[in-house]
Amino acid sequence: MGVLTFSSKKSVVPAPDRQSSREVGVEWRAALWMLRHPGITASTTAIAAGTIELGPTTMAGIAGGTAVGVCAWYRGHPNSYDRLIAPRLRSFGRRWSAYAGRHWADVCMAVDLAPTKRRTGVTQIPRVLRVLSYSPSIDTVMVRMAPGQSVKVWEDKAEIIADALGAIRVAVERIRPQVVGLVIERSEPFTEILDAPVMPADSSTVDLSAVYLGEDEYGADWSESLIGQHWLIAGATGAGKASLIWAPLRSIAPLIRDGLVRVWMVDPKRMELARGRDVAYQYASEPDEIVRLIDDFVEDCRATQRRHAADSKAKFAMSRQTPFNLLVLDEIAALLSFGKNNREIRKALEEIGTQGRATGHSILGEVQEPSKDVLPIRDLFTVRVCLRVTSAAHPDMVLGDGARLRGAAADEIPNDPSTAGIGFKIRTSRVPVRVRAAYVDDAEIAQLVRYVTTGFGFRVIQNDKFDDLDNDDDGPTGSIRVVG
Ligand SMILES: Nc1ncnc2c1ncn2[C@@H]1O[C@H](COP(=O)(O)OP(=O)(O)OP(=O)(O)O)[C@@H](O)[C@H]1O
Repeated sequence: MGVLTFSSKKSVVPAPDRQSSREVGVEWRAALWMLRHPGITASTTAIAAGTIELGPTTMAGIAGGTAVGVCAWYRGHPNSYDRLIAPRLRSFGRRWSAYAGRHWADVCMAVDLAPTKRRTGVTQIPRVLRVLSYSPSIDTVMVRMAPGQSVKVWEDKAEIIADALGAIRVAVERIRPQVVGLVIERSEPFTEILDAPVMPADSSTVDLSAVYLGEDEYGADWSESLIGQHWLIAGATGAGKASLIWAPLRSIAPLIRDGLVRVWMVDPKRMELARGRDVAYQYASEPDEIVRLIDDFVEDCRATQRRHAADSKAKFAMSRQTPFNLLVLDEIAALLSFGKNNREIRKALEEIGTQGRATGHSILGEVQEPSKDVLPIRDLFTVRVCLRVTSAAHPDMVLGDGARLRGAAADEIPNDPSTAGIGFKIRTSRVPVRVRAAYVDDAEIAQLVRYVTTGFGFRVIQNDKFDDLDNDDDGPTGSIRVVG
């Protein structure tokens, strides 16, 4: 049996907790950097190898050809370029211009987020792991925090980080242990109020699959389809939700006037919709009236289903006999808190949500607080917009998980009238896009009401009937129109 012996000599190997005061050598750090940036390492190696193998002239030709190809794509197919190429190039450019090297180190030191190692005296700069620039105005930067830092420390410094980066505002989000996400809003694309949509003259010029609502951050028209879609608009009080009721109604005004679209209005707050209730086919504001209206809407949807079955029709086709029906709900949360009727209303909305696509029945619902009551039916809404909200949890509740981290920091929009109508919607591939709704004021709502109620309906009418409308660029044009 062996016997354990102990030597009294001092070991030359330092105890595991005793660390060297020297830093890792520069060549090892360079190797680590290359491993962490495989894309740059591989392309630099490929360019160097190509230049040696093929010669500088051939390599310059390949580089020139690639540049011409990218330019041709940029000019020839803006949609796919903006979706596939622009975010990648932008992310790469921002990564190495704004969030790297001396500049990034200076920012971290200026905001006191770069602690110094006591042992070596070396400053620890929080490492940028990834930069994503989905949109021209917002960057998302993933940062590995320095040892000992917490997300709270970064949150508390959000304002000075924004100042140091020259950004408008910064939102901070925890990604995983030790990694924090900074959503950096670099510029505000919307500095002006957008005019209310001009009401088209004629039903034939209105496209329900592209209803104009405002503009997106790229300066393009922001339109959404109503056909087969249900819209959810979330925003705190004063965020500008009303614009997203009146702007689409103005955009489709001739269809309402001509009986091709019926608007059913539910106004539990008795505020917003009352101003334009005369454009409604049905309007309700008292709890029992609201329940009846929603029942009627569901019944109308079922009746259309039965007619479709009888006629062996699978798809909805809009006509005066089978109009498109839009249920406008101001404040869904108020409806879902109607005591004993809560369950019935929820069931009715679920039925419309799932069946309405085929019958031409859609919902436009607004909500101030995307609370737990609203969440279960959130997925029924295929178009979702998040205007200014009051909690960092709300953008994800409305737009889907991870939306805030991808840039939809709607809780960071200041509570200021100059930002009303600004919010986010989700584009394809879960990327948020900043949008602004066109603003419709009281006079323009009154004008919509006059346009619809004094309009043609199913009559032969002369154009001078509209002379009293105070906006020359709306109103119908031809001399005599026969409708119905
Ligand atoms: N699209 C917009 N562009 C610019 N300003 C707007 C826009 N929409 C609204 N506003 C301004 O913001 C104010 C509040 O808007 P609005 O009444 O639509 O808010 P809201 O979200 O409906 O609030 P609430 O839930 O309290 O009814 C308006 O009186 C107007 O001054």
